[in-house]
Amino acid sequence: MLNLSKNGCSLWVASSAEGLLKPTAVALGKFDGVHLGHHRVIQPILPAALDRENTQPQEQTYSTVVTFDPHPLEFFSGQPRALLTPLDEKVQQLGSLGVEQLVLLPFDKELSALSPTDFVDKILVQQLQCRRISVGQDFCFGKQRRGTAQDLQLLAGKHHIPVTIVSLQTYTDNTPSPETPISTSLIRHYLESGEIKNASFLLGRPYTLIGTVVAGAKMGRTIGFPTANLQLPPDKFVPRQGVYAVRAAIMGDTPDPTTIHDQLGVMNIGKRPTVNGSNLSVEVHLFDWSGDLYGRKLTVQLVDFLRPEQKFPSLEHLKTQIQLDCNIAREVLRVNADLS
Ligand SMILES: Cc1cc2nc3c(=O)[nH]c(=O)nc-3n(C[C@H](O)[C@H](O)[C@H](O)COP(=O)(O)O)c2cc1C
Ligand SMILES: Nc1ncnc2c1ncn2[C@@H]1O[C@H](COP(=O)(O)OP(=O)(O)O)[C@@H](O)[C@H]1O
Repeated sequence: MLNLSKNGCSLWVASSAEGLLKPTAVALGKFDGVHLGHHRVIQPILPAALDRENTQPQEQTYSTVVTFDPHPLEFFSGQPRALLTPLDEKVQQLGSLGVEQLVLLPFDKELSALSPTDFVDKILVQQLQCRRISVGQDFCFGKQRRGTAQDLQLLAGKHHIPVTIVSLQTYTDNTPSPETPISTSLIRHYLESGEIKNASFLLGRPYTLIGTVVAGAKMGRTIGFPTANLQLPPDKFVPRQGVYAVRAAIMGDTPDPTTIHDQLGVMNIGKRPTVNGSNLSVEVHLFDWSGDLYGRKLTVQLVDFLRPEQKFPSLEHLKTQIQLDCNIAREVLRVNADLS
């Protein structure tokens, strides 16, 4: 059981039946990315929505997101799955929406074998004392994903628990294609192909990398572009390799508790072929900034993709290109700030 407090919002994170805040109003799903479609599923369980709906004074419920850990696809494939929002980031995003509790159901053989009826009776009714449920239209649950959102409505109805089924939120891009449902996989696709603005639009915020600054080869400073090398959570989904225009915040830490917001910069994600690098690195050069960032936490928002990484014939050529990248990034960031 963890009680995490992030960004001034406190969110209770429970991974066992003890100590749950009950009774609950529950949104069920995987919620990787906490994107705009997810917001719509979560909205009906928030206190403000419940207050609006009830004319009579009601028993207080805790707005609770119930999800699975590990991700079911990871459990069934045995392969680690990269996530748009690893746990810390998910907690932060859910907290900022007003969710009070996150319950991580351990997704194991036992849970995956529960019938839809047992899932409702044992988990939602007995353990969570659920009073209201919200799910997306495509929600499936129970053994072999046999239970649908409509089954959930029937089964929960037997316990007089109302279920809101939220239709999939769609969006229209600039192509003549029909409306596309917003989904985690669509956002992953956009991030993989460097279509950062589309990804941000569907997330309702910029895609963000949060990491601790670690030492690199200490070569950046020798070419006039020191770069803070970020160590990301191992399960963080890394977007297309290449150069980006970014906004960053240097998170406060002891002994320096101040958070420095809105630093502009450029980021490179790649293997640095020019210097015969081998491992993937994520490194940020901040404009008009100097100081020591080792050990500090950086939050980096991707604003736009600029170009793929290249192997240059010399460090001098690389230096010239990075200067050009900085000029382009400044312009991209300026236009972007004007638009927002
Ligand atoms: C904006 C930017 C663009 C970069 N582009 C490339 C590139 O195209 N090819 C490459 O080999 N390295 C590229 N790099 C990475 C540099 O090789 C790296 O920053 C340099 O080797 C310093 O590494 P260090 O932080 O480990 O000292 C880029 C870095 C930045 C900040
Ligand atoms: N403008 C800046 N942007 C990024 N890092 C900076 C900047 N100015 C100073 N630094 C510091 O320099 C370090 C990067 O210098 P660099 O020579 O690239 O070393 P390393 O290879 O260890 O990353 C950063 O981790 C940070 O502590």
